[in-house]
Amino acid sequence: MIEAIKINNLKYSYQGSQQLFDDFNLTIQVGQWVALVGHNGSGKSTLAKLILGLIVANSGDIDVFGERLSVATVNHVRAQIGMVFQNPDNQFVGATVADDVAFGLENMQKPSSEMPKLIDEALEIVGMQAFKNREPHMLSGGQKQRVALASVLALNPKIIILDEATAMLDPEGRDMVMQTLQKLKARFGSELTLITITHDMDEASLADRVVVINDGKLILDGEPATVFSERDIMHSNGLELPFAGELLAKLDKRPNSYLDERELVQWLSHLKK
Ligand SMILES: Nc1ncnc2c1ncn2[C@@H]1O[C@H](COP(=O)(O)OP(=O)(O)OP(=O)(O)O)[C@@H](O)[C@H]1O
Repeated sequence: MIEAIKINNLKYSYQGSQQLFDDFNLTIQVGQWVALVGHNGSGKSTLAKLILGLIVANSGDIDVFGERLSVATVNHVRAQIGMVFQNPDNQFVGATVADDVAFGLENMQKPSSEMPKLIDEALEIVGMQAFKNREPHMLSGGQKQRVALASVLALNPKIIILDEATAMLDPEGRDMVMQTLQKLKARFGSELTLITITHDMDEASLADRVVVINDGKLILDGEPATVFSERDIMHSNGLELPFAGELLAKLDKRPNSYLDERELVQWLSHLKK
C-alpha cells in the first residue's frame, strides 16, 4: 500500500545550528488526519518545509505518494500539497474573495471557462459562497482562513497542511475553521490527507492521530485518547492535555475532606487559574 507521506532516516540541521532532526521517521497513511504538536521550536514547521521541498534534508528520504522528493520531482510533489499558514492577512492577493481563489487556478493555467465552477465549488465546501464578491480584508479572521482553505481546495490537493492556521483567530473563528475541517474530512474521507500543526490540544483531539515532537524527536504517536493518557510525558515536553483532560486529572486530586458549596466553588475557581 502506498503511503501519503513516508519519511525515512531524515537528518536536518539549519546552517550553523545543531542537528534538529536526527534519524527521524514518520509514515502518514492516505486519508489520515494527523495533528502534529510540540512546543515552540520543536521542529513542526521545519518538517512541513521539508515535506514541501522548501528546504532540503541533509540525508534521508521523503516519499509523497510513493514519489521520492528530489530536485527533479519537487514541483510535482508540491502540486499535490496545499498549505494554509498562520496569518490570515498574508494569504490574500485578490481584490475579491472569488479573485483570490481564481489566482491559484490561473497559476495552474486552468482554462478560464472552468474557473467559475471550480471557484463556486471550493467556496461552497468552506461555506463562503455568499462572500464571493466581498473584499477579503472585510472578513473576520475565521472567514479569511476558510477562504485561504478554499483557494487551496480549488487546486484539488491530495494533502493539506495547516500550519497554526487557527493561532491568530478568536474562539469563534477557531471553531469555524475546525468545523470546516471536520466537514472536509466527512466529504472527502480517504481522498484527503490532513496535517494540522497546532499548539491547541482541543484541536488536536479532533484528528485521527496525534504526533508529538520535541527537539526534532518523535515523543508520542497514536490516537488522541492514547496520546492524551500520557499526561506526565505531555507535561515534560511542555504540552498540556485538552481542557477536559487537564480538568479531569485535577479533579482527581480533589481534597479528601468534605467541601461545602462555597469551598467547592473556591477550589474549582483555583483550578481554573
Ligand atoms: N530559518 C531558520 N534558521 C535557523 N534556525 C531556524 C530557522 N527556522 C527555524 N529555526 C530553528 O529550528 C528549530 C525548529 O523551528 P520550527 O519553526 O520548525 O519549530 P516549530 O515547532 O514550528 O515552532 P513554533 O511552534 O514556534 O512555530 C527552532 O530551534 C528554530 O529556532
